[in-house]
Amino acid sequence: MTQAGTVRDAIIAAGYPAELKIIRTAGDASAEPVEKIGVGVFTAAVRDALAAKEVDVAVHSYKDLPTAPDERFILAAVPPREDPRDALISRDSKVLGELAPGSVVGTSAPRRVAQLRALGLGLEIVPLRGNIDTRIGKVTSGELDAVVLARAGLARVGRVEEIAESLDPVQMLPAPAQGALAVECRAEEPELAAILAKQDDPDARAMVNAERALLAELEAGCTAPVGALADVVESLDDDGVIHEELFLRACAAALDGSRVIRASRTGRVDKAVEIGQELARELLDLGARELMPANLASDSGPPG
Ligand SMILES: NCc1[nH]cc(CCC(=O)O)c1CC(=O)O
Repeated sequence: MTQAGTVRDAIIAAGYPAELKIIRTAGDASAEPVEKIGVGVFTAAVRDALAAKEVDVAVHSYKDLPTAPDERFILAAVPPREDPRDALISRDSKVLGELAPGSVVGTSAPRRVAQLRALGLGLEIVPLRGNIDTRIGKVTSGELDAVVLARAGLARVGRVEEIAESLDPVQMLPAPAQGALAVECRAEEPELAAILAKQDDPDARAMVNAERALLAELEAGCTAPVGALADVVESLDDDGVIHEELFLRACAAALDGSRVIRASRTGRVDKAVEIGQELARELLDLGARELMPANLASDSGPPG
């Protein structure tokens, strides 16, 4: 609701009327693991409402969108991205390295589970779903020693001061497109798309394009143990001229944390998709396919 509100506010600021319409999704209604509910748990109902003209604009957390393109819609804007890192919220604000072996940490994303286990801290990882209040509440109540969740969600609702540690991507690579929004409208409404395009951040779009191209090339979905993070950085070329470059890091992990395959690649910002695809092939060459359980690696077909 908060993130859709920021898009509504920007439309109003651009001189057009706008109001929020809340669409309840399968992901909101169920506490089951996301990989059990199926593809598009947080986005399908919103897209259906857009296609049915119940709404004119859809705002998604970009990482929740299936990688397959949907011809019914235009991705009109990727607004400036929030900090994409994962965050630790813990009792007594302990940082990850201060958690004693056996500490109980809640998180459901296989990507987070795998990377936490790979740290070898002896943490006990337990499944956790629900909105921010539900998840943080389990730390406050003492049921869990800590939870790991996206920093972006906390930033949007003004709760970053509760974070004990924003996890370094060296330890915990975020999900592809974490912290980014996707603003869609119907394909047959290019005038509306042009208005929404004022909210687009080309760097954020390039980062997300690279990360999502990697995910698609791995044929993995948002529930696969895959992390990816792109950044647009300044670099000096041989003639001493500063130019922008896209730097993409990624990992594929075994769910039990026994292995994490990491690789990175740098290239031109306008080659974001190619960089993502190439890095995916490198991960596959390094053995990524074997690491990913078949039922988690698929973005199509029935959830398993
Ligand atoms: N899977 C649900 C989901 N989708 C987007 C976010 C966080 C906000 C974002 O990435 O923009 C979350 C919750 C979480 O991962 O803690």
